[in-house]
Amino acid sequence: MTSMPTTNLSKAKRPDVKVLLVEDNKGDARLISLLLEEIYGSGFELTLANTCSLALHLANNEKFDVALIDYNLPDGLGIELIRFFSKEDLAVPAILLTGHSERAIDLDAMNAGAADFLSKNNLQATQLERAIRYSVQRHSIEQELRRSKEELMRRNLQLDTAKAQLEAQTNNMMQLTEHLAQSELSEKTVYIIPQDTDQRLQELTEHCQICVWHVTNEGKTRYLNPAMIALLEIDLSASHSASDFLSFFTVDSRPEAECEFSKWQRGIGSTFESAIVSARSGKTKRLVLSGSPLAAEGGTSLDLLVTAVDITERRRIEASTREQARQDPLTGLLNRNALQEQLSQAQANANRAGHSVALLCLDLDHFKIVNDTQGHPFGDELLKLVAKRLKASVRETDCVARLGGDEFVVILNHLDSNDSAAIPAQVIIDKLSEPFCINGETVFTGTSIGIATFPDDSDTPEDLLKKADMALYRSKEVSRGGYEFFDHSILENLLRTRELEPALRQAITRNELHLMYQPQVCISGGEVVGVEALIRWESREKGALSPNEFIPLAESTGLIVPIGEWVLREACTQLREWHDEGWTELKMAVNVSVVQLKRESFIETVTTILNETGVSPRSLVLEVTESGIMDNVERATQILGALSSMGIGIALDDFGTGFASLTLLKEFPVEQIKIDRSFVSNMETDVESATIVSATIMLGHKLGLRVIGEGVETTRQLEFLRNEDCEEAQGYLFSKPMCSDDLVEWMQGCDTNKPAYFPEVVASQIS
Ligand SMILES: Nc1nc2c(ncn2[C@@H]2O[C@@H]3COP(=O)(O)O[C@H]4[C@@H](O)[C@H](n5cnc6c(=O)[nH]c(N)nc65)O[C@@H]4COP(=O)(O)O[C@H]3[C@H]2O)c(=O)[nH]1
Repeated sequence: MTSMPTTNLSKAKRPDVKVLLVEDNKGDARLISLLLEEIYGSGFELTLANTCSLALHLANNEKFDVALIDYNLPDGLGIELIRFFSKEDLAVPAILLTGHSERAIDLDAMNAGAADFLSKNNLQATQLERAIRYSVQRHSIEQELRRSKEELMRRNLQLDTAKAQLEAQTNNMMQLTEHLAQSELSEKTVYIIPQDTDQRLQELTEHCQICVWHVTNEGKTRYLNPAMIALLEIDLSASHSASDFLSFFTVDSRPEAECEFSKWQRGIGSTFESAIVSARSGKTKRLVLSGSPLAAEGGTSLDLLVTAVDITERRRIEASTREQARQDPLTGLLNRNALQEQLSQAQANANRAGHSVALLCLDLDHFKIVNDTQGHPFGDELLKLVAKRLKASVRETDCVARLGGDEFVVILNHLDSNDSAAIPAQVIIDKLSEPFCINGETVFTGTSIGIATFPDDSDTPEDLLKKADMALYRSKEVSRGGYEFFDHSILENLLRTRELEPALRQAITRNELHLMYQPQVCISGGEVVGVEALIRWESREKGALSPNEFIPLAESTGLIVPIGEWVLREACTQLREWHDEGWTELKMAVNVSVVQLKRESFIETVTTILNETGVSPRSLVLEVTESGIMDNVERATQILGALSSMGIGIALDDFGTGFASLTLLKEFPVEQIKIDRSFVSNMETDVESATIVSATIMLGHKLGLRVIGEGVETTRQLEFLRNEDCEEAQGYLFSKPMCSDDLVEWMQGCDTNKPAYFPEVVASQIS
């Protein structure tokens, strides 16, 4: 056995997830370990077994949250192992991993009890994270259901025993009834225990658990045994109007009871289930009743002997088990299974009535940050409050479900047109952007929404959900805090991105990547203080592609790791050359993705490249985005702290667009903040943007940080920044990103006593 707990995993803290990986190929095991690291940072514990027998031994001795199992193992097939794992005594959710994707294996795996099935080819962290999350959640719901079912079986067993008793005692009752029929009880007397009945039979009814009810031919109660009195909650001392047999039944069940009553009198009735209302508490109880005619003197059938068993509790448990299977245990909203049903139902209704149905997919902004910084119980509270607000934002006839984590879905029914979905979508956005108060603390979140409609976008629940999800993805890309309807361009973009992936994998080896450099200028002195390295991809098949197009793809596939390393090496090599040529003060800023930051090896990579190229750490600035550090504050603080203590500068990119808390900013090893281009470009026309720019500069200075304005295109914008004492600026006013030779030429042009933004320099650059 190889045990691979991540090195910095705190021993005292339970990991977020304990994974058993059953894999004999070391390369594949390493790949999975890296993906897990990318997903959970240090919050996971991985145990590796290379055979089925070792895996079984481990699972028998230790509790794992999930098992990832290879298809082919030296001592058997992964599917066989999954069969063992799905047994209740082991009960570990298992995901089958294969080298290829085949439907037949997929089905076999599901039949064997696999929670999911993943192909190792091009396996991405997002896919793996989702598969693990859903498997663990589903497993816990299944366990809960199993417990409820066991409870139900136990109660059914009790009921069967009671039924057997009932049958035995009914026989005795038959004997008693003959005596009762012949007794001389007054017709007007109700609830009387016959004094002159045979002593033995009287005792039997008195102590019997089965409820016994003697009803006259006119439907009046003549006798009730104590069990029946307790069930009906009758006060014998009070004059009771309910001497009528049928008056105890709920209004709905009376017609059936009447019908059964008359059948029993004719000796053809059977057992039936009905509902009665108890006299004292007014509670509705479910009973199973059976009746038989009493032989009267002279042989004519007159009265009835009715026996009853209370099954209220059994029905309650059945209903709650059914409900639990449809419910999200945390928020009480519908779960994924119930959503599918509701959606099919909504589609059927809409088809009949000629209406539309809209499906809204949403998740919460910064939920992971709240969870990580405030703890999971706090996160759970937030989810519960969000669920309440969602329910309050839609009509009773609409439907709200939670799919897991912070993913919610709303079904809007009976829409006259697709566009009508926009109004409730906006209501939800507004409601969720209001502050939440949890344990006396105020917390803000927000949401973006993706909308797909039936019948226009799709006619199957699964596909509609997929399309609403794609629209959500687009909505988050375009602008957070808004909604987007699904349209076919979303699908086309997605397909295009998928097509790009194989080409991006080869981009480095085919030498298709290169860097451009954009100068960063000191506002007061005008000299160039640094350059930012910006990647470009000239694809053989697709032509020139913007980083905005391929960096997100590189991040989601993990390709950003080798690409980011290439960028850093290339930028440092170039900087070394420039230092050697005499531009010794020049600094190099390099963008670092959150995916790179999560890697254990990131510090080592940076150190190796600095050593290889001979660049001083003081000449390197790593630009990280606000969302990048907020994604995992603990880890980012640790890594960036280490890099900063080596002398490397850390700049916070796109400042103002994210969610960085001021407290963290104070404690974080940042030396510079970059005001996002969107604020700088709008500050001349939009007062709010101008205020944000001024406030950011002031805040930066208060915290002892340097501030750089990004995207400066006009001299007025530059003047504004200068008046606010902003230290540096970067933008097309000085220069667009250039290749290395052009940058040198440009620097030479503005070196000799000419500040970089002297009008003629600027003019020559932007013309
Ligand atoms: N309209 C306008 N645009 C200006 C102006 N001044 C600078 N820009 C553009 O703004 C972007 C600044 O880079 P960023 O915020 O880091 O934003 C970057 C960065 O997030 C990412 N990126 C670029 N290179 C890399 C890289 O090597 N690694 C990583 N992880 N991300 C990169 O892609 C984003 C876009 O890069 P680019 O397309 O090169 O776009 C660059 C730059 O060309 C201006 O005055 N007006």
